[in-house]
Amino acid sequence: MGVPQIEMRDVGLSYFSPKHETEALRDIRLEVKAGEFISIVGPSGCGKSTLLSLVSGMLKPTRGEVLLMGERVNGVSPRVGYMLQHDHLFEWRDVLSNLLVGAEVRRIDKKKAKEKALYLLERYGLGGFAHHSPSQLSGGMRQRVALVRTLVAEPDILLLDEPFSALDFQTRLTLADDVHHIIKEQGKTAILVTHDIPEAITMADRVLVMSKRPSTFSASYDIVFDEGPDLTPWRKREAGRFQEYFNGIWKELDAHVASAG
Ligand SMILES: Nc1ncnc2c1ncn2[C@@H]1O[C@H](COP(=O)(O)OP(=O)(O)OP(=O)(O)O)[C@@H](O)[C@H]1O
Repeated sequence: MGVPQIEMRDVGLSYFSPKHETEALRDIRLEVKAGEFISIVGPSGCGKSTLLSLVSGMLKPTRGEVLLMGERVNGVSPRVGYMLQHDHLFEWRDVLSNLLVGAEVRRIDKKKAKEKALYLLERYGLGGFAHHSPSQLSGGMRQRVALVRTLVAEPDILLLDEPFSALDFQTRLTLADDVHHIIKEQGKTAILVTHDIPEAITMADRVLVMSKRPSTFSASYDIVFDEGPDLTPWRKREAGRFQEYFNGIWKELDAHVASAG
């Protein structure tokens, strides 16, 4: 087996204040292969976003180490891109110019970035919107633009921190299909954090459940459907084993929430 794209070796993270230590994560062990899509679910406040910050290099582990492609993470990594709950598009810039912000900041070749941005807009059904302002787009379109903006920077790894949670249910379902398609087609490695168990199951190749704080992984589910690997997230909701996965993950999560109460 090759080197994992993401590896966490016995990672722990504590937040310190003058009087307090909050131990968020303990003994986190994780290996994610290139091109794999994993989802993480867990009780509120267990440390899911913290874990993503460790992978991106925004936080340094208190214990253990985080590696990307076998190299120890040491500061914010350009190999990692984020997709968040809010799109953070600049309203005073048009869509195309929003997509080039990263290139400007990182001083990437602007012409190349523009070509890539226009290609991705076209490829993912946004070709006619390059010169629209974000306020002219629907919530789902804005999130697709946000994903394209991340892709322009050509990261290997995408971290999705509840990217659908501000949207209405129908938009969520459609966007989940779109985002899944884009990430798989682009061959990116992805970690999705969500509170939505069906979303976790239908987007990912593997679902990891976290315990309450100090949090660690308490269960892992490989998601395989008899209907084949090419089902869209939407179709997976109707697939034979969906309910079985749902029940298992729900029970596991419920045990943590009950023991927290
Ligand atoms: N900067 C910080 N300083 C101190 N404590 C923090 C800080 N950031 C997070 N925490 C604490 O660490 C724990 C984990 O927070 P985190 O945001 O990673 O959890 P989460 O699982 O993503 O939460 P949610 O499910 O609510 O989105 C929480 O108890 C939180 O209060």
